[in-house]
Amino acid sequence: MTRPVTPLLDRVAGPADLRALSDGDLRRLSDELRAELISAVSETGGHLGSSLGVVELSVAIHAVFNTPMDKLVWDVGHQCYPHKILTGRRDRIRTLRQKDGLSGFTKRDESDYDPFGAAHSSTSISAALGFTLGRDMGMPTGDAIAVIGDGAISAGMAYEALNNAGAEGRRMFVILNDNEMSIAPPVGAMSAYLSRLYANEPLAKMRALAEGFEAALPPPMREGARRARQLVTGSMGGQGTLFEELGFDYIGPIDGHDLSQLLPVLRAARARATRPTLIHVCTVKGKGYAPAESAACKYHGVSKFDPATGTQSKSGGGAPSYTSVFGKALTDEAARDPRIVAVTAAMPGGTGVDIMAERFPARVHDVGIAEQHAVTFAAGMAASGLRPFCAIYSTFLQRGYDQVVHDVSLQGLPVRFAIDRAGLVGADGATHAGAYDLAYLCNLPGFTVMAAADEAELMHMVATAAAFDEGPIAFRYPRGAGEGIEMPERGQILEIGKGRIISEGTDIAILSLGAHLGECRRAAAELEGEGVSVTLADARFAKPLDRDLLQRLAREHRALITVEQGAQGGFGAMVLHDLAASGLLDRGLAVRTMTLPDRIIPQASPAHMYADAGLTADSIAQTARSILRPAASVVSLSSVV
Ligand SMILES: Cc1ncc(C[n+]2csc(CCOP(=O)(O)OP(=O)(O)O)c2C)c(N)n1
Ligand SMILES: CC(=O)[C@@H](O)[C@H](O)COP(=O)(O)O
Ligand SMILES: [Mg+2]
Repeated sequence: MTRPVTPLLDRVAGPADLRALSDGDLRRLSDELRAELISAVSETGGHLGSSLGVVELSVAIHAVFNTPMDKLVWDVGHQCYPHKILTGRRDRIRTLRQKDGLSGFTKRDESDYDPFGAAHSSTSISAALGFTLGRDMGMPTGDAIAVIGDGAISAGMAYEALNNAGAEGRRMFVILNDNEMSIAPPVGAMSAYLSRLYANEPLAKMRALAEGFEAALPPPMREGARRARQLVTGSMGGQGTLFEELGFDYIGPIDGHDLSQLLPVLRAARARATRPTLIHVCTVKGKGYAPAESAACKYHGVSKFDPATGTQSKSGGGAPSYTSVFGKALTDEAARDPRIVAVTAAMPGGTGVDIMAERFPARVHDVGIAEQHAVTFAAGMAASGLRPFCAIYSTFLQRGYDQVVHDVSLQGLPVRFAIDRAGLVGADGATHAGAYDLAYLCNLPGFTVMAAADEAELMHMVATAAAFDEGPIAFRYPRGAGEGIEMPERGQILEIGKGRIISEGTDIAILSLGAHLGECRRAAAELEGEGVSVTLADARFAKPLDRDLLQRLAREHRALITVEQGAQGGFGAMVLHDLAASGLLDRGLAVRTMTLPDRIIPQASPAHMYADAGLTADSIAQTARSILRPAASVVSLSSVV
């Protein structure tokens, strides 16, 4: 793979080197940085579009502010690749999102230039305000700069932070990176508002002029000038911006790719700001790379690609993704039942509800990055008699957990949760792991929790959820392709709380929940080859448990192993509670619950991550051996005394 020629970038070991360059060199450096970014991500895949959009912004921030003493907090952090290249990690940028490589998001333990980790959106202003308070109380920290996108600022948490920062009145910077894109085109009133701000160019120019004049005044006169400017812009129909009403100074909108605007504005803001200051920067997602700029998705998330053409490498062997199976099954159910509606939090494509939207656009609602609202919005729909499917990745549903408890579970409302990306997800790493939904849902009274073992099971679960009105119901399934099995024309409605026997044995029972059934099949085959007779069962339901099945497995076998793609405290815990309560542990039944371990599993391929987690066919078989032939699998005592 040819590498770009980057004479200026080669001289930048860190931001201090940036600050020694002329503005003209900084412009040339930005071009080199963009070329390096395209080259690197063409080899690794990742979040190219958003990173391309902040090349100049990254150069300008590090050139003007005294990072790492000044704390630069990227929101989501998926756009941090130029920042990582500029802050001493260029040599590792081609390890991005790989096992033992650089994280695809900012990470505190990766660099002093990453003062705060990210990946879940809309946290940057809160964190930056925290650093600001630390500075004001004498902690060794300089200014705080939050860079937040127009998508991320649609989340409630961002307003909580703006509200507090505006009231605190402490000097801090919020750079709003407005590229008029989320993952999909942005939605919501805020997005429309920002576009109006951007469109109101003459007013913006007049405001910028007035601000320049104000800034030149001695501090005591500035407040008066600011009020006068607000009166003037107000009389021209340009009320103070929302941000000014919240106590921020507002600067912008400015062109986020033009260093001749960015540098002086950031320098002036840094020199003069006395209050929270929001700088509205307009950028283009995918900027400077034609295949990205022209793509509808702006190359938000790409696999490896040919930099000459932008053509991405295909992944997967042809089996349909769980996401597409869900989207199609939901659309078919929606065609049969007009009460079915869908809600997504800014991820119509990622969740597959865009498939339904093609056919029933009025029944699919994208609420922006607003999982808390999405859940309670769906609860309201359910209370009205509709049948809402709330489609949210496992990890992002964490953001709406209190709404799940308070608005859905306690009221017993029949919201259907389609939980995609359950289990380990690969390159996005620990922040995106769908590790906890079994634990955080199975403890909720009245919740029904299912897990699909394959894509046919997923179809059955969609049909089951569509018909189920007895309370909240969730079904989970993993990222990526299914097993490539034959799928039914339509999913069958499952009997609630009933699992299924896959194969009968007599020695040991493996009770699988969800998509690890394939690994369990391979473990059972390995054990059968050693003369161990295995019963393999698919629980289908983590709640309510199939008590008849549990009792039968417990009575007819010497040992029971549960397997799930989730952290401790989920399915296995529920099984243990039940076995203990029914006295089935009193007769010496050996039980092992195989879950994700109680530690963070860093990014790698899902297969590597499950191996790291000890959740492979071999480890399942080894667990069985350790129960059935303890002597054979443990060093004998005589050899150690
Ligand atoms: C809480 C949460 N929900 C959803 C996501 C998935 N997500 C990642 S980036 C993104 C869009 C961000 O848009 P914006 O802030 O405008 O950044 P841009 O990609 O445009 O640079 C979304 C929805 C997330 N990271 N966190
Ligand atoms: C940055 C972010 O949070 C999303 O873009 C996420 O990476 C999407 O995950 P999938 O690639 O699994 O849809
Ligand atoms: Mg955006």
